[in-house]
Amino acid sequence: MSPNDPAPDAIVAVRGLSKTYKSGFQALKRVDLDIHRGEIFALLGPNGAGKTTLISIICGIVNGSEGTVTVDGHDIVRDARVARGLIGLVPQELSTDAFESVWATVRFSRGLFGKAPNPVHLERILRELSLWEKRDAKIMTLSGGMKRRVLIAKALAHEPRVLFLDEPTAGVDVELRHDMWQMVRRLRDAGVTIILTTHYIEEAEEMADRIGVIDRGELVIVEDKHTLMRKLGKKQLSLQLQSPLATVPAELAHWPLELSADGQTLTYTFDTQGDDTGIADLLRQLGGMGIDFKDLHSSESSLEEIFVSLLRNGA
Ligand SMILES: Nc1ncnc2c1ncn2[C@@H]1O[C@H](COP(=O)(O)OP(=O)(O)OP(=O)(O)O)[C@@H](O)[C@H]1O
Repeated sequence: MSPNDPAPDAIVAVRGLSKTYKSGFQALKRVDLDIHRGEIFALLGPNGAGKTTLISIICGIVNGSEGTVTVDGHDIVRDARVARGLIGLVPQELSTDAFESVWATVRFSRGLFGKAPNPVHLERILRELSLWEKRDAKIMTLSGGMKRRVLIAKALAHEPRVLFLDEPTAGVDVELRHDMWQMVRRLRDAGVTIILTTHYIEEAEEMADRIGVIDRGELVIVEDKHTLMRKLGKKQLSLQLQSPLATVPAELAHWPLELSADGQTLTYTFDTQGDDTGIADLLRQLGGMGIDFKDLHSSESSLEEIFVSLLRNGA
């Protein structure tokens, strides 16, 4: 197998994908990415990084300039109809259908893919999304949250195998956000592969199996979420001192220690990857110097801290 072949469990395979817009702006630079069957993959990146461009190309809305994309083995250009039929896309905003009823809109979306009508399937989706009572309501009369739910129902109407969610919870309230997370998990359990873009690190931390970070058109890292947090994360040990210190004593200068402004807390930062954390040595030395502590606790860096430091290092 050559490095260019998709991994055996890849449902989406992106190879050498670049995009230069007519303006001359290069939004994607040689992106290689495999999305595994059945996973939840979160694509993170700052504004303008290229997330929407990447999704739009995979979904056949925007043409790539170079490279290839296959969906379940079907090339998105040569075999566009089949590839597109396997995909559901939940865009950021609802742009049409204001005068249609929820039911008519969702039925129409299914028909677009040449699928036979299936009222039972559509009813199940609408019930799951708490839209069943609203099935006869015109879209324009719905709240923002309900419109979001309609977008998801439309994307699921033709029973896609891969679901893209572009910023699914931007601007939605906490309740809808949790409903969406639950629904995404249910879909994944039913075998649908999920790819979401998000600005909310919390969302990726909560939901994703794997995480890709894109910055200025380049895929900076793709990693299992837990591996990413273990590899790049740091741990901190905070010691609440018995008596405050004015400064970190010179004998301790070689330790990565920080003293809080009130002199009460000493914080030691260490790599989670190292074999030896150094904690035992540090505590022994503190004991030898008569620096006692009344309490200690440890914490791990969040995905957000890891993300910020990744982008900073890449700058
Ligand atoms: N049609 C276009 N013509 C020219 N440049 C474009 C076009 N569409 C997007 N861009 C540029 O390409 C870059 C990537 O845009 P894209 O929408 O993919 O980013 P994004 O990561 O989705 O950002 P956001 O998080 O803000 O949605 C941006 O600098 C944007 O201005």
